[in-house]
Amino acid sequence: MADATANSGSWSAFLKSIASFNGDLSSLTAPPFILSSQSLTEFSSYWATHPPIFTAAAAESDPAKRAMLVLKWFLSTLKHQYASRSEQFGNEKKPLNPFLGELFLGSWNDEAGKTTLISEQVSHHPPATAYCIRNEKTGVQLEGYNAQKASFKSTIIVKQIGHAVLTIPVGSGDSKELERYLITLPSLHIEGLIFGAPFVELDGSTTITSSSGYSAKIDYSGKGWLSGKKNTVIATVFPTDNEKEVLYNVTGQWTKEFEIYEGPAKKNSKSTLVSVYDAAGTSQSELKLEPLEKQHPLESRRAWSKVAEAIQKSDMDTVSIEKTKIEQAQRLMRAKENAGNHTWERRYFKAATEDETLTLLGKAAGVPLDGDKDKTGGLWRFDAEKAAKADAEQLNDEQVAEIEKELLGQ
Ligand SMILES: CC(C)CCC[C@@H](C)[C@H]1CC[C@H]2[C@@H]3CC=C4C[C@@H](O)CC[C@]4(C)[C@H]3CC[C@]12C
Repeated sequence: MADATANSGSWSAFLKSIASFNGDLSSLTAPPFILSSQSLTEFSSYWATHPPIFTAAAAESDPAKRAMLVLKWFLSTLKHQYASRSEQFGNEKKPLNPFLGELFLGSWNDEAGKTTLISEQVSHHPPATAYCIRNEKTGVQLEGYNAQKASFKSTIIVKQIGHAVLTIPVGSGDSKELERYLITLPSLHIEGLIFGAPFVELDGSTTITSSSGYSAKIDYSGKGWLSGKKNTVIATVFPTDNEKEVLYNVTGQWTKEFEIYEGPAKKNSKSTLVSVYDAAGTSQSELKLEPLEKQHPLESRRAWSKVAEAIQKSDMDTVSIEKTKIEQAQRLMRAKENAGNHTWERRYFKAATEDETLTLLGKAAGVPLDGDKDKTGGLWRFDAEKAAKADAEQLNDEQVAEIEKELLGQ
């Protein structure tokens, strides 16, 4: 707030500019104090800030309970996905717009063993990020991609396009089968805009549809709506073909605490309580990154390091100079590709034409079978072969310099 008052001139100019913007969030020019030095490719890591919760369902033999544990994990990610920046800085910030090919790679090491993260900007127009998160011990894997479509109606409203697929190996020994969960993404809007202290509230509902025959539906609301509390969430788990048969229900706040009960909400009591999740009190596992000098030149923190440093110092001239270098280099690359009729090779992902999970569950989940490819640049899927090649690659100093020059304008 102090920031906002000090910047009230630029803030009201910003408010005026968003009232007439075109829906492309990357085109918004925000005042300095609202700029984040974090790129959107980093946001994929929010899906697994608690690897033990991410993998918990793999150890459960009952499919309905697995669906409940998957729902619990999904809800446990919301606080980090949508509230961590405003908690850290006092308000939501505007992330850096990733360039095509930007990477964010890391891993977690904790009770769940090793869990690896691959995040890649797979499309520039429209901007889309794809990710794959894998736990070695359990084989649990999450892959997905997302783009955003924004509109303005008294505030910024954001629809997420894309989906995620969670795969859990179930069964024992050699007879393990892959259970799939198709996850849709919530819409959101920005609150607190006029006060200069923006933060995210979630809207509407999303689903998790499983190949096991169970599904979950999650409803989001905020202050002055159903419960009157901000960040309210209610959810149910049911057999996909009978939404009325509620096996579990969840109620609470995704930033604070939520309770999971067996059966429908009208029967909730101490004796039906299954577990309480304390979103605020559950510590997260730290994502480990390679030191900058060991990172690939297209890795987010390394590629944006000069911009990030300048943002931290509020040195807007340098921010603009360094950003422009990258943007210019990228424009040149795209022009070259168009002229030469070739496309940028994604390092870890491929654009698929169809997908087993979508064919199986897309209809029930309301996800288009082509994965909304027109709005996300493709139906993006992890490509293990490409990944193995990428991970084996060793760049020498010359190659690094070449990439930095050609792709980042350094
Ligand atoms: C701060 C205001 C004024 C500027 C606008 C910032 C916009 C671009 C920010 C604010 C909140 C952000 C969203 C917050 C969380 C997520 C979940 C993540 O899994 C994908 C990106 C996504 C969906 C972000 C997209 C960009 C976003 C919509």
